Amino acid sequence: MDAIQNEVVSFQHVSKIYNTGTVALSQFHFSIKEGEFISFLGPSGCGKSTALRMVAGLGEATEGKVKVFGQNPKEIIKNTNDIAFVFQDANLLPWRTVLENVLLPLELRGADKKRRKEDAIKVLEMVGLKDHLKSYPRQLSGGMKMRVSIARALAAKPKMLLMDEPFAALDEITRQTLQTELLEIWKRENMTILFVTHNVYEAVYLSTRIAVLSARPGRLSSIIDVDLPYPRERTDERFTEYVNIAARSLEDSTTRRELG
Ligand SMILES: Nc1ncnc2c1ncn2[C@@H]1O[C@H](COP(=O)(O)OP(=O)(O)OP(=O)(O)O)[C@@H](O)[C@H]1O
Repeated sequence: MDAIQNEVVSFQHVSKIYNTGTVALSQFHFSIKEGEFISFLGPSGCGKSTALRMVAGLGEATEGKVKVFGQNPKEIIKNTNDIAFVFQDANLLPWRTVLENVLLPLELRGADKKRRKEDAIKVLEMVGLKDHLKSYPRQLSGGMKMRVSIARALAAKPKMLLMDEPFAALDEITRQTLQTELLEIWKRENMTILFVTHNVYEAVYLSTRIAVLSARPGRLSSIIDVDLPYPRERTDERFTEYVNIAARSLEDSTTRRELG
């Protein structure tokens, strides 16, 4: 057994070269423990999504290994509900109501009918949408659609949530509200979250640790332990200090690539 106790994800010297020849990740080595909120922070195109997708069993490493709960991610996805994915686009089915969208993954898993409706309503309550069960996606704002997408991911009670820039398309106020709500859910549900962003404020507000990736090929450039209590205060002096540290790390990771 090479798995460290309560290690949820491990990237073991992972490289990824797409068949176009693009080196998206190079010797990426990093692990995530149960209950952490990890952000991958890096410039556009540095391989953040590539790394996240591998955790969801989407795409193989060219070199090295990705393990989730000590196993091949594809096996975990196939056999359990332990991992759920939230994308930047809410990806809702327009012909299904809010409730029906959230029910979809539960139907596909074949859960008991009465139970799955109860579970879906519970998560929709959790994201503040219990008055919109019968609405259609076209009747919702961008923030509400993202809440549905988060509820759909939570419905199957995953142990780990993978989020690829989920708030990038939202206005600043909605983004901040959803960040706060996400943290409440993370705490309450005892989940592990892996979050991709290129926004330093978002990374500092949310994360227990930030993994900064350098520009292509994506390498682990630095790790920032954000030692601030939750809920975090965006105007706090120490918050600003961490934002500066993260911004500097991001800048360094880009400069290093230019020099190299
Ligand atoms: N399926 C693919 N085939 C070929 N190249 C790809 C594929 N997917 C991603 N890439 C390339 O790999 C590199 C890393 O992409 P990736 O989407 O992982 O980066 P990212 O850091 O998430 O970027 P962004 O912040 O812009 O979303 C990019 O140069 C991208 O063009």
